[in-house]
Amino acid sequence: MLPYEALEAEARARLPEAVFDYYAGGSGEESTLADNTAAWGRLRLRPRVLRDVSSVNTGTELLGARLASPVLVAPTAFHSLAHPEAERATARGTREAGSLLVLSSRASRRVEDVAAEAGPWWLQVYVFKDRGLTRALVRRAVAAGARALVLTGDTPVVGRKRRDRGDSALGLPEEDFLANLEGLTRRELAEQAPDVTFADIDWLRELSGLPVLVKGVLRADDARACLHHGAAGLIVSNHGGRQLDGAVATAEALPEVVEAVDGRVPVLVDGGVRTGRDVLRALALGARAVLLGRPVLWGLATGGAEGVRRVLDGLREDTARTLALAGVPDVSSVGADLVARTLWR
Ligand SMILES: Cc1cc2nc3c(=O)[nH]c(=O)nc-3n(C[C@H](O)[C@H](O)[C@H](O)COP(=O)(O)O)c2cc1C
Ligand SMILES: O=C(O)C(=O)c1ccccc1
Repeated sequence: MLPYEALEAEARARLPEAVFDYYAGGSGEESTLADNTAAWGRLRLRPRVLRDVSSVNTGTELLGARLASPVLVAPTAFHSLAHPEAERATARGTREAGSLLVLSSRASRRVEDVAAEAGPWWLQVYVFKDRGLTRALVRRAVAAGARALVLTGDTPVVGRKRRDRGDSALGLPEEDFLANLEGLTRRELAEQAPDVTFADIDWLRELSGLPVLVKGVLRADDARACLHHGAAGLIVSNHGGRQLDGAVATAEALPEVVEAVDGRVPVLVDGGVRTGRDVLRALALGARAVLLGRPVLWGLATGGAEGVRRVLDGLREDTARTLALAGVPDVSSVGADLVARTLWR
């Protein structure tokens, strides 16, 4: 079994079935979920030979943050389902690994408490129907030291997950659901705003004074519109196959977004990244960094902060070995030449 599959199996054995299925599952027929990993696997590599790789450096810099590797922690909801220390443990493990945490708007612990354990972190923003809820959360995140906002653009409504057993099966305490929704007493009041638009990029920029990245971009025209509204970065994502099923795999969408952005802001990508080879593939297609969703949840479920650190350190080491095997001494030397143009795919 691959290390990732072994880790997933261990998490599955530890978690209640409904929780595992909530984390692991995707929407619809789960075709996009399956395609994300498969699409990275289809890209064939073109290693360089006879390069000096006696010292390989995975370090990188992203919007002013120094990182041990080009791997960030993706925003995922409700970490208290995986571990009693919840997002506080995720924040600690992420900091210890020299990575950056993108904290979900649906976190199960208060942003102030998570920030106290975190290294560099960004807040993922859901715009709620009641924009006052979002405004209050953003203000608290700014006060607590968030360095950027990540506006999720692919969730005007929540995708139907085929493995969903209903809210009550998860056993999530009400206070965990409402951790960052000041003054709310009922979860039904925290609905996604179906009218979230590009104008909300401007709104969030002005409200926070922070750089705003947009997550969920899969098309060149949308990438250009985000830049027009002042986005400081883009994350190519299909929400780990949890929103529109049938949406294109992120490895396939990445090149057109990179081309449209033309180096003006960093482009990141997530979805199905599991190995150092996948990290190299993403960088070769023009991503500045990748984000990890489910693997971090499995690390948290199996080992708390230490488990999160192990997942991130493990992927950093695998990335370093992959770079050496590909004849690349550092992240900034990765180029499009590292992947084959596969005509037979
Ligand atoms: C259980 C779960 C919860 C998620 N919650 C959020 C969220 O609150 N906000 C968000 O922008 N994305 C959320 N995502 C999507 C992730 O940020 C990310 O796009 C995706 O998980 C990456 O794919 P991967 O899990 O294959 O690495 C969630 C994903 C999972 C699996
Ligand atoms: O589960 C998710 O992927 C997610 O982003 C979400 C959206 C709304 C409520 C809870 C989680």
